[in-house]
Amino acid sequence: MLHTPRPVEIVSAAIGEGARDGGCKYGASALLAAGLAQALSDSGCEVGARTMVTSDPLQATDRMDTVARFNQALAEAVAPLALTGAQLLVLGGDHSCAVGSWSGMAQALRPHGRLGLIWVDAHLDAHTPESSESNAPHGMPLAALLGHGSAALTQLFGWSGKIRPENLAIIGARSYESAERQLLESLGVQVIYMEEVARRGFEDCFAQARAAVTAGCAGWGVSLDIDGLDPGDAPATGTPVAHGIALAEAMAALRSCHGDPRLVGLEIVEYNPLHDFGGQTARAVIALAVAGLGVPATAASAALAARPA
Ligand SMILES: NC(=[NH2+])NCCC[C@H](N)C(=O)O
Repeated sequence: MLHTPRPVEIVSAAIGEGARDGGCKYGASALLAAGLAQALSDSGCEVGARTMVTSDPLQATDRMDTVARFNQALAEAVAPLALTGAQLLVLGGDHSCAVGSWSGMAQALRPHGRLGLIWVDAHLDAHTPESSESNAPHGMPLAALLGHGSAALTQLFGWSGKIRPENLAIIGARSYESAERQLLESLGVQVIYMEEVARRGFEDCFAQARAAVTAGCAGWGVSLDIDGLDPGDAPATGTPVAHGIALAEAMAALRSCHGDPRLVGLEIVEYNPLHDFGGQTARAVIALAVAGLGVPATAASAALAARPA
């Protein structure tokens, strides 16, 4: 049966206050200026309206309040878009934006069931304000989505636990503190550390994670921190960590998601254009977005051929 590709809605999450190096606030605008939307439509997918949510420290009392207000606005923008049945592409922004992205998607799916999430990252991002040594909010989004940490992040839409531990898998971790590892272990979250990825290959790990997180879910998504990739393939990011996932392997895994009707969204974060001399990392991010959401050549030409003349 021929399947009609769903439109892709691009949501720009312009926040950098969650990171030490805030340049990723300009990540989404730089990616759009570098032709991301055009690359998606060239690959055969219908690109819908664009939404932009921007953090505003001038309206906030402090850094955490900036992040909380931003995520509330992002979640409120994402939830209705997810309800339209489009696939969402959220462009960060620092990784604290994941709270708003996935809270919004979880809220939209809630009447139908749970949300599964694959988190690709060099870090675990599972601190609470109490456990964090750096106090950086971009090291806290996973704890918040699991219902731990500041109520301003955990209680969006008046309920907490947007992701259940059994519906979450982290892949590529290689830089973390023991408190966040302990929290994840106590909750039983599956973490596939980078040593295992290096041994087995990313595609294999991704397939395993996908089967686990999507079991019994109404929908699922991928949150991809580009610092999960090898810095040789994606150097322009605030907290790079050596020996990461190869871009080509990440693209192959994302391509395997094509046509999955339960895939609700892809989020790509921590791209910092202020460090992207020559644009190598922008090209890598665009390639990842096209791999995950673009229409593979054969499906695109079949859809074209099936159109009435
Ligand atoms: N999304 C990121 N890049 N997170 C980096 C977090 C680094 C460190 N674990 C911290 O909490 O400060």
